[in-house]
Amino acid sequence: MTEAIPMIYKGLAGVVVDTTAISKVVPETNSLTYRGYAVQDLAAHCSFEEVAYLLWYGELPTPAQLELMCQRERAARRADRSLLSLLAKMPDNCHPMDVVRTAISYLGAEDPAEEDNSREENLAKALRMTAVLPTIVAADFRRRRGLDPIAPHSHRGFAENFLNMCFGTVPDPAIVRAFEVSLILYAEHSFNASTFAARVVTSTLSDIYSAVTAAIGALKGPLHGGANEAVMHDMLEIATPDRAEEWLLAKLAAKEKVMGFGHRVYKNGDSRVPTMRSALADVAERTGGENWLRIYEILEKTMVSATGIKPNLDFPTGPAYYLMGFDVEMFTPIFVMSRITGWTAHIIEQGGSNALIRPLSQYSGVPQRTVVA
Ligand SMILES: CC(=O)SCCNC(=O)CCNC(=O)[C@H](O)C(C)(C)COP(=O)(O)OP(=O)(O)OC[C@H]1O[C@@H](n2cnc3c(N)ncnc32)[C@H](O)[C@@H]1OP(=O)(O)O
Ligand SMILES: O=C([O-])CC(=O)C(=O)O
Repeated sequence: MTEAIPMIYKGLAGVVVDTTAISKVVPETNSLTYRGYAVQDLAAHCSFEEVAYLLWYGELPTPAQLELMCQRERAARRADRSLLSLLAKMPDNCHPMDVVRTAISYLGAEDPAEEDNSREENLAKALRMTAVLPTIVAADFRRRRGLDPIAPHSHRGFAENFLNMCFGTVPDPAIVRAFEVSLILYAEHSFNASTFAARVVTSTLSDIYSAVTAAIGALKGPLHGGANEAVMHDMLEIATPDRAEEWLLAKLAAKEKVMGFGHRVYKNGDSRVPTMRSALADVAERTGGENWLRIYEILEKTMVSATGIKPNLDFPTGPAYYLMGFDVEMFTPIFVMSRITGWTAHIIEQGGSNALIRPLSQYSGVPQRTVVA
């Protein structure tokens, strides 16, 4: 009897794995909601802290709830001495994502309540990781420039405090806002690869730090979060607008992927791009970044007319972060600083109605055989 060949969904494309109440991506209408709110509305009216609260608790906070959460977040910003000395020992040439991944793993190792997966503990751990990550990312950014770290400030908002810890000054409010908008847009996106990795780890009843560590590893890849860095490396290689069209057509002719374009779910453009494109324009206007904006426009126009494939969120965030003054290797760690809110909301959701995630495979190796001694 011949074996029936099951349907194979390579890359799980089109497969609905579970339900989620955290966010909804609707490619047909180009929309994205977090807990029912359009992401554009959240980007226009909310702080990153409010969005984090929304993702974790399901509702926007009242002023008193926000105040309490911000107090806790601000109190948890400092990285302890043992963590800082561990990070100082990381090889100079390692990628900053390695630093972030190691830091989260270490935070788990030193937490006596690591194995406590109760909802309350996980909410508290999510807040603490979110609070301390910017301190780690900023210290690493400065270390690579040969500068001493700047301690977190307990009266500044999340975005402003991070920028101050990186640059020793708070930039123009429009730049701070553009940065905060990028954090809001990056915070959550349903069952993307890194969130799914976090949910797989959680489904084995492992701890939240292990799940976040796995998610960081998944985000690092250039087909996912690493694309924001790849976009800027490409733009730096192109350097001037007059070279952009030829560069892109050569990539397509060589059958290479153009980073920052395309998406597994959106086939007609990423819902977050118009908001981030406008934030990029604000930043470019204030920093003399017209060159990058022009390259952006030519790449987009050429790609869309040659293939119909549109930019994803990593396309505008790449040049926006560059113009804000970040080194390219810091772009994906900044993505982590935001997406940790979505990941941890999913970890808590997965833990609340768990089933081990364990798909099947179709064996394609040699038929069964006998060991010849
Ligand atoms: C925050 C985020 O993670 S957003 C995603 C960031 N990643 C990137 O920007 C990397 C570049 N983009 C890509 O590699 C893809 O578009 C992905 C991985 C994001 C999604 O891909 P999938 O849904 O798996 O589609 P797939 O890669 O099979 O592409 C379908 C077709 O479009 C083409 N295509 C898709 N994206 C691109 C691209 N960026 N450049 C060139 N061609 C592309 C593929 O070559 C393929 O063509 P084919 O059918 O002739 O072989
Ligand atoms: O949803 C995806 O596959 C990738 C993405 O855009 C994100 O994680 O923000």
